[in-house]
Amino acid sequence: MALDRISLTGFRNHAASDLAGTTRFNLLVGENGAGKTNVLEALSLLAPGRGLRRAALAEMVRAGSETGFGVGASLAQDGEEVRLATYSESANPGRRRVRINGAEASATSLGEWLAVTWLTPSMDGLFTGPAGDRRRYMDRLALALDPQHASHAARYDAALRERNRLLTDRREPESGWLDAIEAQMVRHGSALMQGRARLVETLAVRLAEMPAEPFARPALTYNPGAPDHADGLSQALFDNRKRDRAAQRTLAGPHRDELDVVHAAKRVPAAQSSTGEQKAMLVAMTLAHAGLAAQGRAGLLLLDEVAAHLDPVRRAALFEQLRGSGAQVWMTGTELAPFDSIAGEAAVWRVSGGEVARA
Ligand SMILES: Nc1ncnc2c1ncn2[C@@H]1O[C@H](COP(=O)(O)OP(=O)(O)OP(=O)(O)O)[C@@H](O)[C@H]1O
Repeated sequence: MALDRISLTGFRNHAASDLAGTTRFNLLVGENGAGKTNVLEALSLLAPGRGLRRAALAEMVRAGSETGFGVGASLAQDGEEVRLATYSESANPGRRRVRINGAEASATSLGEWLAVTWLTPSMDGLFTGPAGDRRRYMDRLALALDPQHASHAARYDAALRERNRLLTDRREPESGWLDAIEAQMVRHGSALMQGRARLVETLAVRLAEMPAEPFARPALTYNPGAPDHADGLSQALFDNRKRDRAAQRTLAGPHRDELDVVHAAKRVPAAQSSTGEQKAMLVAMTLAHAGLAAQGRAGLLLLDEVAAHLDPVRRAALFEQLRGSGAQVWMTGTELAPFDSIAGEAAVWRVSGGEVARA
């Protein structure tokens, strides 16, 4: 189960790039700004969600292009070919369309075929940045396990905004109105929290099965920002009405959840670990998630500029883990040298000025 015959049309700096003859390991090599990450981003759109840059669709359309972008790939599965495609319409650039075997489909249904996991340099600050980044990270990973997760997150956020709006109103909000909004928050918020809890729990089990070294194995704990069951969350929202009105915002709920990450062997919070250790922990979490997500589906692992940031021992260990992962792997780099020990098993693609050629 792997993607092949990948095409990018009018996507970022790619006018028309075709990649055929892919293998388990695929290396995209080229100068800065060549368009390597753009290929990974295009592949990440073959899953539900906003892709690895979380960019607006209009931003992905090639500058100067009159039409929208298109990304297509074929997936060989049990001797059959499934054609996956996603595109933006020129008339309606904000709307993403999906076709599976030529028939119109929802973006969510892409998740039935493919499990996509990625690690990019923009995630380097995950442990030191704001808690909201870690909540988004949990949600993206949970989405790969449960396609409904994103809708719970979006609906909880919408209800939370509505409650906060009422709390800042000069007039005392009607309790019936608050009841209705809080019911929405409880319904979607408890599902959201359970999805996050399940994700962290299964990820922790998977991580425990991985060797502690040379990757700095992280220990993960999910810390809910309110009781994570419906009755408890409902009661907390009700009890906090007065306090929240004084604060002019909702102080407890899944929007205050935290993901705690600790370097397991050293018992040091990830935020206080070295840059290299943080990267190694992220790699371990990415690999663990790829293993979880792939169950029964084709796994696609996108690693942007990962090899160059690891020392040779960790790099060799990464390649060894990748060989055992079963996923199709795409890695980028400005040079081929860091990939020496895996290049013999890989398809190498030279990327330059938005064009891709098989080396
Ligand atoms: N909508 C767009 N239309 C045309 N070009 C775009 C568009 N969006 C981004 N680009 C261009 O794509 C290039 C960046 O490509 P990408 O991020 O894939 O580079 P890269 O090969 O991964 O480079 P690096 O090694 O520096 O990370 C930039 O030159 C950027 O200006």
